[in-house]
Amino acid sequence: MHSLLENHRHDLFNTFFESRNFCIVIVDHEGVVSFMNESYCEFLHLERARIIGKHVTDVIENTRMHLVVESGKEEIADLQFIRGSYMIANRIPLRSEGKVIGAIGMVLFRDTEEWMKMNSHIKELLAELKAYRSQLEQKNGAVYSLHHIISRSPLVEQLKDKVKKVAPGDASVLLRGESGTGKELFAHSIHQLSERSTGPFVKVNCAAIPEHLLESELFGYQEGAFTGAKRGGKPGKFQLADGGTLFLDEIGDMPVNAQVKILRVLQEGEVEAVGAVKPRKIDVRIIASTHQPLEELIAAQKFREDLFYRINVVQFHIPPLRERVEDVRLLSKALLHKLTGQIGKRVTDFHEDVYECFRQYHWPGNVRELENVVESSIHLTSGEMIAMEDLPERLQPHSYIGNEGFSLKEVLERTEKQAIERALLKADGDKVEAAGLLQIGKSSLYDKAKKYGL
Ligand SMILES: Nc1ncnc2c1ncn2[C@@H]1O[C@H](COP(=O)(O)OP(=O)(O)OP(=O)(O)O)[C@@H](O)[C@H]1O
Repeated sequence: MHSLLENHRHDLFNTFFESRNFCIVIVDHEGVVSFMNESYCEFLHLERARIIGKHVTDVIENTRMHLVVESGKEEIADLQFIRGSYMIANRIPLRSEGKVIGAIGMVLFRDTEEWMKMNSHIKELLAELKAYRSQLEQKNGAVYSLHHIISRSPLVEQLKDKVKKVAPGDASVLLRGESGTGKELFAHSIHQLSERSTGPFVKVNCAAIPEHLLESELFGYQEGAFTGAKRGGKPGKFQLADGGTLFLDEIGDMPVNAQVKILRVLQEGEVEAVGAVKPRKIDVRIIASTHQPLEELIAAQKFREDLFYRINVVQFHIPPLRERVEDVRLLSKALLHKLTGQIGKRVTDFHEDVYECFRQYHWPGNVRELENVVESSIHLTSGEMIAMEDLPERLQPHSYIGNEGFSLKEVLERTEKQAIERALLKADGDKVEAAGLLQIGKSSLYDKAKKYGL
């Protein structure tokens, strides 16, 4: 072997490096590509002559070669997302006289039949893992904790401190704030930090369940309770949350009839399933959330005052994003990082004018809207930095105002369209509510929305 290497070193290296079965890349100490074999070039649909001398991050999607050079640590069998699929990559630092002088990377199994088999095998494993994870989440239900609530604003930091104080007790909590401010994250965190954290966390979206199903969803039913009832009956959300926390999301949207029933359960500590002969004791902590002005609903007799006092033992008001602009930069970065990981596209930051635009914008849909904007910009950008042109129309500066070539009619129409878009977003698409916000008639809003294709 020794003499084989000695005598045929060049041919051996050539055979290995140009093997059609491996994709090989070599970078120097600065992460610049020094070599890429034909097989890898073909796989990436790139011409070899155009690659050599470029930084590896400009050539390979989601590469970590430059990081391996920096850290000097090898990475074996790492999953890497390239060209719409997961590949397995090995990255090994190259040393000379103790110093890292570069790194060699090999993609194992690209698009060959063998890889496809391997790929589906891994996909199957990932699917299995996902299934186990969701089983676990269904059992516990709360996946977020305080460290998932990203902020630097004193307002939110104070709320996080308050979570630590109230979580251990059993007091009911009412989370208030506009849609998309993070109320659900707070609900999860309170459960996670409570003594019930090993018990279930069950969420009920009060706005999403049709009124006639609400009772059986909340309290369950016995076998034979009505035609179409499942054999063995079905436990309700209260029973499922026994020993844990029940999160009543959007409680302000709950019909008054159901409010009365919930109040009874909370007062008596027992639930009666539909068709059951006797009630069953339950032990749940209630966390409720709403973006509705409950006091106004009480005055209009749409919300029970006695239920309000029951659930409103400790109240949290989560401020809208526009009232904590100091969070915008941090949140945008964190969301970019999270979403690029999920999407599998290399986008590293935002241009400074984008940050400024984010600071100025009023975010009617709060953090959820920011998340959507970041996600769509990642898809739309063709560079590694998100630029103003990658942002949706509603965030674009009003370039048409005072711009030659736009008649007054056009300016007015564009402004009107933008105002309606924003109101609809704020009202979660509810046209009646949007009309109220704009102080125009319902039919006028319908006509205008139709005119502008909204
Ligand atoms: N401080 C935060 N840090 C990180 N992500 C956040 C933060 N606040 C909200 N989010 C994210 O924004 C989205 C909306 O949050 P969440 O569902 O908790 O809001 P919500 O107030 O419960 O909304 P709704 O009232 O519409 O149900 C989620 O994807 C959540 O992960």
